[in-house]
Amino acid sequence: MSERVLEIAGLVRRYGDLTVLDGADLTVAAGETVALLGPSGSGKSSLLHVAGLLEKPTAGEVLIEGQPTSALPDRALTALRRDRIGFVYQFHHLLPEFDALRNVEIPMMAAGVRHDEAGRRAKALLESMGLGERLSHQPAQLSGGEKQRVAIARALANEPALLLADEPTGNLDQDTSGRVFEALRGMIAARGLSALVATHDRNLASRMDRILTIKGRKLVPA
Ligand SMILES: Nc1ncnc2c1ncn2[C@@H]1O[C@H](COP(=O)(O)OP(=O)(O)OP(=O)(O)O)[C@@H](O)[C@H]1O
Repeated sequence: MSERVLEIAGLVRRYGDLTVLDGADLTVAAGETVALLGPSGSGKSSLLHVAGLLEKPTAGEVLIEGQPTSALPDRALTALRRDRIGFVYQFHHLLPEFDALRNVEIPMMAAGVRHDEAGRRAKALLESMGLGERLSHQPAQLSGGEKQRVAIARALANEPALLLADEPTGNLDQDTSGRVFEALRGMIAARGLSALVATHDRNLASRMDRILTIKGRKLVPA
């Protein structure tokens, strides 16, 4: 495995006339956690979407575990995203008709994991997020913090190398936010994952290895 789990080189992202990122560079090493701090509208989500292969950059290259992605066909991008990258959003985006266990099983089954194995792994992940008593609860029956914990378990379902999180606790009150953030950090550390986490919260950001911000459309130390 490459020492550089994520590498972004010369990234440009434009929306029409608006240039959000222009020559942004970033390297995240294996096991390193990086916070992306910055005000609303500075381009954090745009950067995460490009890093997570959800959007194509206007120019520049994104490498995942050393593999350049700009020339990959959509099918290969989808497989890389599914197998190597976990994504946590500000809003949980759980499927409302399924219980917590099923929500975590689904990405594994999409990756071809057998149902019994997916069930075993999903249960273990939810237990390690403190949700052992909530396996058969549907999202509507869970608190905001619990829903976000399920979303974190789901992001880790396929044992990604890289976790990307966009304001993962932005929708929670301060106490819950701190606890969910610590749970997320614990999972990242236990698995030796690399992580890039966007947040408005300097206190949460300070718990990561490194803090970057977007200035002059580039990434710079905060
Ligand atoms: N699909 C799009 N089309 C046009 N403009 C966009 C699009 N996505 C983002 N933008 C613009 O790009 C800029 C950066 O947006 P982005 O969502 O990346 O910022 P952010 O730092 O993540 O903000 P927030 O913290 O509010 O999520 C904003 O001015 C936004 O309006």
